[in-house]
Amino acid sequence: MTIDLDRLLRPRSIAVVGASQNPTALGTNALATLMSYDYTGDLYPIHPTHAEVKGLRAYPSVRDAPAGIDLVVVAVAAPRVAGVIEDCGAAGVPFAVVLTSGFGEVSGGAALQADLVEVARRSGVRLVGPNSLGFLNQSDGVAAGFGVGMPGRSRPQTGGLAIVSQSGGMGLSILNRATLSGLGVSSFVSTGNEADLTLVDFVEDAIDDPNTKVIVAYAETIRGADRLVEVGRRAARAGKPVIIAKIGATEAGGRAVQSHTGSMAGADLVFDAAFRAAGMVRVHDIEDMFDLATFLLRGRVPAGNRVAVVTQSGGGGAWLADTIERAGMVLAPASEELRAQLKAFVPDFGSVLNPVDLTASGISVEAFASVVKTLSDSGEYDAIVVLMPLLDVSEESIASIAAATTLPILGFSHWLPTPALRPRLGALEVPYVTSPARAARVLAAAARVGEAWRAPEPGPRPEPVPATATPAAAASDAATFELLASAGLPLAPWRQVTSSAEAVTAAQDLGFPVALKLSADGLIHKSDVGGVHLGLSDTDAVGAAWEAVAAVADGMGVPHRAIVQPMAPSGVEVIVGCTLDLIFGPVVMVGAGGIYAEVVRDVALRLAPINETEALAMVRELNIAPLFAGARGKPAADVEALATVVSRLSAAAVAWQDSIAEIDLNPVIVLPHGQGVRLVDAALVARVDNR
Ligand SMILES: CC(=O)SCCNC(=O)CCNC(=O)[C@H](O)C(C)(C)COP(=O)(O)OP(=O)(O)OC[C@H]1O[C@@H](n2cnc3c(N)ncnc32)[C@H](O)[C@@H]1OP(=O)(O)O
Repeated sequence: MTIDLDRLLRPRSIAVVGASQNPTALGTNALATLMSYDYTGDLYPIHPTHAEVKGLRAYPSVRDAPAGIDLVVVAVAAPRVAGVIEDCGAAGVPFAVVLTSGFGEVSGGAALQADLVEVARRSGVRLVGPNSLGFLNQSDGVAAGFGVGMPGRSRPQTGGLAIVSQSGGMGLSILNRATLSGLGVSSFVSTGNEADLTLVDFVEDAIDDPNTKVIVAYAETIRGADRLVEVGRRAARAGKPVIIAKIGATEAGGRAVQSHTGSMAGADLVFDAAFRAAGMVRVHDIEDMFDLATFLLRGRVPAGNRVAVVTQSGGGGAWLADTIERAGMVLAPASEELRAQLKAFVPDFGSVLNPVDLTASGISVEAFASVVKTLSDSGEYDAIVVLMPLLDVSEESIASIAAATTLPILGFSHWLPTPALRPRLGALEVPYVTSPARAARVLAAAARVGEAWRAPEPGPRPEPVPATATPAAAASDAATFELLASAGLPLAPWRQVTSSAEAVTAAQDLGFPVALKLSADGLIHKSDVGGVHLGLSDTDAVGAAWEAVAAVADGMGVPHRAIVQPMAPSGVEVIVGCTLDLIFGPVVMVGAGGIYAEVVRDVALRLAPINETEALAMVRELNIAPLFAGARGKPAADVEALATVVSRLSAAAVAWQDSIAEIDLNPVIVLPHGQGVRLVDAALVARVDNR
């Protein structure tokens, strides 16, 4: 549910607890910051003994201060914070920003944080932090915290960038960088430990802030994950890109997973899937974050991935072309008609293909602008990159080139601005980057924003699966197969056998050739223990396989039990699976299958459940996707049937999440078109924790 943060971010009166006559106290700093930022509302220092702080009348407690305070900034030692919050509740204060450290982020601090949360809930006070640097509402001139808008520091310009960061230090780095590069800022918030309000809440608030155009976020985890997708979609509808850096990829190693799916669907890939579902763009570097923010702050998102390059350097243009294409963008040559138009501005020894090369000699800014305009008006491109190593680039020339196009436009490296121009770059209409790789990344990421925005709503959810699972379904192959069949996911015909004679009879009934597989409780990786025998074409072969499997069972100290199945026809082998993510819940995966699935790691992931259309898109993302089209004389595969399985399994994972943590269907054999798929083997892992 959306939280109204108006009184927090636009407070009419603020108290600062911990402000004192000690000039170096953190609270004193916070008070000085508010004052130096020209806060015009009422300000009340709170101190147990001082009657006055920084020329303002002080009060011994929030309870004693005038009524109607909107926000309290808290900077007293950790054990005192809960008491202050209790005072806030008694005085009817709705919000507090807790700057104090020493809570959940330190060992032994979890209890103090739990206590703080309990007091805040009971008192009806919503918290930012603890361990927060506070926030800056640049548009309204509220700098509540420390480090943000500190006296003596240069202030950011007012503009469209909202910054939300879990890390105070990284948030400040982003804010300072925005300030130095002249990118205008609308707001900044350091969410700290997020004992209450989270990054997702502040991203949502920024969507509603008319001053914000682009949101950048730094996250180490996602709290309030159940709202991430909904908030991301709101941002997309509002036309506000959300650029997110999510750090902590290595945390996947900390999870205890047993299935193939569990180990392949690493936590970091799940974040990718979640951001994708939310239409947010993930970046892995601060340069990329700024390049993209700068580009998108111009308010133009590419409508597609067709790029035109206009250059004065054949080499530079070719380098850009290579790198941009490698990033998945298209540098289509200009049409014949367009080439004829471009010839009016390009010398005979130049090129009117794409890149359009105006060459080094005698070219004016006007000619450059005319080429940009012609390309832009042609409707053949979605974005333009300009490279002008030889022209004397001034603010006016940049403005005239920018004015020539309504397409997103990017300047590239050779066009290094003069020192005089550099400080004003942020205000320029043509953002620039200094390497082909950065140009390619920014264009590809910006195109992904457009793609996410244009993506149709996901459509109807798949038919729900009955929530009939119990952890016992994971105990044996037979129980697993029966549960899957009840969800409309029947395995290829199978028989459970417990003797050589039963194995032979089963093989005769099912028809040769057959597979015979050891079936032991909790055994997921059957081939790893030598428990899988394939292509058994007569009774002798079945008898020998039975003996071998019985010997493995003896070695493991498990009963003699096996599954007999007819050999599946050949097709494309995939793995379909689900895993229960600690943050996002059930996740569905499809990937290249078979015993090397974990080595190959060609996977696509989505948050469950998904419908068949979404499942088909996942399948098409795989590197092995060309195999489905029928490579090397093979018939096209039944990807629709595969999508049905993926979608249905995703619904099952949601229905069964209280009992089942991991599901592997491996291998799933995708047969030629019209013949469906064979689910050859499956394994479940019961949920044992109490998430
Ligand atoms: C980038 C990042 O790291 S993000 C993290 C951001 N946060 C931080 O870095 C903060 C780290 N420091 C802390 O957390 C510390 O606990 C601080 C700075 C908040 C407080 O430390 P202390 O100075 O020990 O707090 P203390 O409880 O003594 O209170 C400070 C002042 O408030 C006064 N005070 C104490 N209790 C109260 C109260 N209930 N009401 C009002 N004032 C009070 C104190 O008397 C003191 O004033 P004085 O200087 O006149 O003596």
